[in-house]
Amino acid sequence: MIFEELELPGLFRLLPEPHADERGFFARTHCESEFAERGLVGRFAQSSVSFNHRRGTVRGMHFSKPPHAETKLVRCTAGAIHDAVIDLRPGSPTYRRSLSVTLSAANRHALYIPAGLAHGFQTLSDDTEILYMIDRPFVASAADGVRWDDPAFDLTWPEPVSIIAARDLAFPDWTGR
Ligand SMILES: Cc1cn([C@H]2C[C@H](O)[C@@H](COP(=O)(O)OP(=O)(O)O[C@H]3O[C@@H](C)C(=O)[C@@H](O)[C@H]3O)O2)c(=O)[nH]c1=O
Repeated sequence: MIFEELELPGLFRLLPEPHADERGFFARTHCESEFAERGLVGRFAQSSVSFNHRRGTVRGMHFSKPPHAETKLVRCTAGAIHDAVIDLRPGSPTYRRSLSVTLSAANRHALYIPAGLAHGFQTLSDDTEILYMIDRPFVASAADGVRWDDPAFDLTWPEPVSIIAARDLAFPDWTGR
């Protein structure tokens, strides 16, 4: 796997290194020791799939409050997404900055998202599927988020929003929390 550190410290894009032959290819998608060599979390307690019917669907921007803050490895296994994160780590040099990448079944990129970042995405095609690996068990009472259109952040979205959960629309403004 190729690890590319992005502009937010500790955020990595992972690219597969395919071993190709006439049948197709074989490529590693996760390796605990390769993560550990870089000081990254490489053990994941849960894996979950997110299926989305419609293009333009937004989920996010989610994070889990300490002591349940999650590290996530996210990939898109069907269709494509505009995947976005926001740095919510107090004291981080990139505090409040956002960053987005395209993850798709075709490019097979994954995003390693360290604890302390909010995460969300918009689907770029119908019938899109996202696969998560998360380093700790989900704790519903710790789940929190910031709004997709919160003016405290520099988020931009490529498409009109077609579907978004009522809960995601109701997150209060970040400023003043
Ligand atoms: C996230 C999550 C939800 N659930 C349950 C809670 C709820 O009843 C149902 C649907 O949950 P949600 O509406 O929160 O699903 P969703 O909005 O897709 O939540 C996800 O959004 C993206 C952006 C992330 O980054 C993920 O970590 C996760 O927060 O599934 C779990 O059992 N385990 C989990 O890990």
